[in-house]
Amino acid sequence: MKTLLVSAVALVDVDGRILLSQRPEGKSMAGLWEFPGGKVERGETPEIALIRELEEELGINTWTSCLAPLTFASHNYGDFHLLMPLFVCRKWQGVPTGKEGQTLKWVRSKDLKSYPMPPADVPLIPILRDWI
Ligand SMILES: Nc1nc2c([nH]c(=O)n2[C@@H]2O[C@H](COP(=O)(O)OP(=O)(O)OP(=O)(O)O)[C@@H](O)[C@H]2O)c(=O)[nH]1
Repeated sequence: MKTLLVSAVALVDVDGRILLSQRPEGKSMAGLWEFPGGKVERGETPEIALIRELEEELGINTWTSCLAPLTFASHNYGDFHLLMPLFVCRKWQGVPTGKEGQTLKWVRSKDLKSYPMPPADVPLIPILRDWI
């Protein structure tokens, strides 16, 4: 089976809230809330892929030095196996905006469990909660 490498981030604001992005209609797992990020393309590091995705999806800029590795998800979706490093980022330039029509929401870590997320993300929630 194919292992898909996806890089994701918990953007944390000054109040300790985390940015979630809602998957738009028409995509797989539409309506679920996820961490910003996306597939790592050939020749990219996970950090570089994330910096690119954050610019494309949210219109913000950040740097490798501002991405701290926190944990990862490893989940079998049946048709592929997802391996998803999760970084934490507290410093970026610009105001996150849903550039691809996605709804964004800043969520307190204790409230994350109220937002339906893809199955791969569920084990990450208590880790984030303990860490933030
Ligand atoms: N960005 C992101 N992707 C996640 C998370 N959790 C999770 O299972 N994924 C999965 O990782 C893949 C990310 O792909 P992507 O963001 O580059 O592409 P996409 O949604 O347009 O792809 P798709 O429509 O082919 O599923 C998707 O299969 C997505 O469902 C998450 O928290 N953040």
